[in-house]
Amino acid sequence: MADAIAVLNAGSSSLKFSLFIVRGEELEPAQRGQVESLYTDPHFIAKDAAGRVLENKRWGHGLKLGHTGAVAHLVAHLRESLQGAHLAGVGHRVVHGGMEYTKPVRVDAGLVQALQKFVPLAPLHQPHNLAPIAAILGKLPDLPQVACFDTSFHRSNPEVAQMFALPHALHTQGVRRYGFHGLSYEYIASTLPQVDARAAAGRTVVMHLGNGASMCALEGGRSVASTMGFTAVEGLPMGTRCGSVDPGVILYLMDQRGMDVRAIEKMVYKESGLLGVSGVSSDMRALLGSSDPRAAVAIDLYCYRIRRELGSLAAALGGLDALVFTAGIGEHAAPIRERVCRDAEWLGLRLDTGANAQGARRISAEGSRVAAYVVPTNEELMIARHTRALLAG
Ligand SMILES: Nc1ncnc2c1ncn2[C@@H]1O[C@H](COP(=O)(O)OP(=O)(O)O)[C@@H](O)[C@H]1O
Ligand SMILES: CC(=O)OP(=O)(O)O
Ligand SMILES: [Mg+2]
Repeated sequence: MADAIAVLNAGSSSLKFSLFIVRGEELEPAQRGQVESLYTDPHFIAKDAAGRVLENKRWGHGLKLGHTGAVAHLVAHLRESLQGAHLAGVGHRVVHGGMEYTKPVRVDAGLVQALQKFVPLAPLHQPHNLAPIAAILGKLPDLPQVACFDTSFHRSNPEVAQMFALPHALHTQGVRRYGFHGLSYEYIASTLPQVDARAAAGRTVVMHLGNGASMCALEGGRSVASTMGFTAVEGLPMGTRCGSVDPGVILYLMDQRGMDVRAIEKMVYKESGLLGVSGVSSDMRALLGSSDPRAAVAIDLYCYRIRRELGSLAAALGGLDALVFTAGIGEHAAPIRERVCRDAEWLGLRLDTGANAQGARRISAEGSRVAAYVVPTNEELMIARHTRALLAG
């Protein structure tokens, strides 16, 4: 009987899953899918390795299925899907691993408890990452589980990139810039040698533009800087998160407007970003299709912040050889990629408009000094690789 590895990846707006069959050193993809738009218009889709649709279900617009409902649906689906294969382990994405968890680890009850302390640092993710781990641990205590962290890949950042200019004692106590989406960047870095050898060896900025959004500077495939910090709020505006704001704004709202911590937390995590600015939606598809002028303002601000962060990361790298777009918006929103690439002309990037519109892998024009690519991310495969490696000892 073949061994299988299941992977769960709870993002802020989606629950993604994959199932792999272990064939010696290889991981053969058997199925992947997701419940997307968990809090707006939940939609489950599962496909086999050839892309054939195995299940396609909608709950109805406006229904908030949430992470708990999605996990229940997914577990039932996976149970039917195993078809005689032996489930050897489950790998999980865990968004925050703090200073301690610099590589994937085997799960036990102590670990789940230790990781709870990061819930306040990743309220949109950590509870949803830990809940299925704890549920499986309760029901199937002997099933090996592995936790893989979004923060680990950025531990190669130089110390200065991990610091805030706050009193130093806070830094040693863990108030530092961690960076996130590390499993996505690690996967992209692992594929880059096949995409472009110069980009893999050189200075590349990867843009992970999903519901959460960040950018990472890679030097020879290692992370040297990221736009996200202590929490997954810093940096770019996101679906519902504000990205970087002057901390003076927060102080003002608390001191002069009487907002408490919970109200501020709700505002910066759930009511800001594309949703807050547009008043229309957190979903880029809806904004691109909207005629509301505020949707256009939200897109303008999104692209403007990307342009500025790109300049910052190119400066951290001392130049730029390549740009990689990934995640929901990066992989699918050609109009956003076009604007970002036009804004990067000063860095030596020339877009191939046709290639971009067709969603080709290379979207920069022939002879462009900076190359640009669209590379679909695969956090689940990265998690499965780590899980397999840990289980193999
Ligand atoms: N065809 C598309 N055009 C524009 N945006 C898209 C498209 N498909 C997905 N997206 C956007 O991708 C985002 C979700 O990205 P994803 O990486 O799946 O998010 P998560 O952070 O939940 O993992 C949503 O904002 C969605 O609007
Ligand atoms: C860290 C983070 O923002 O993750 P996601 O994009 O999946 O919400
Ligand atoms: Mg994601």
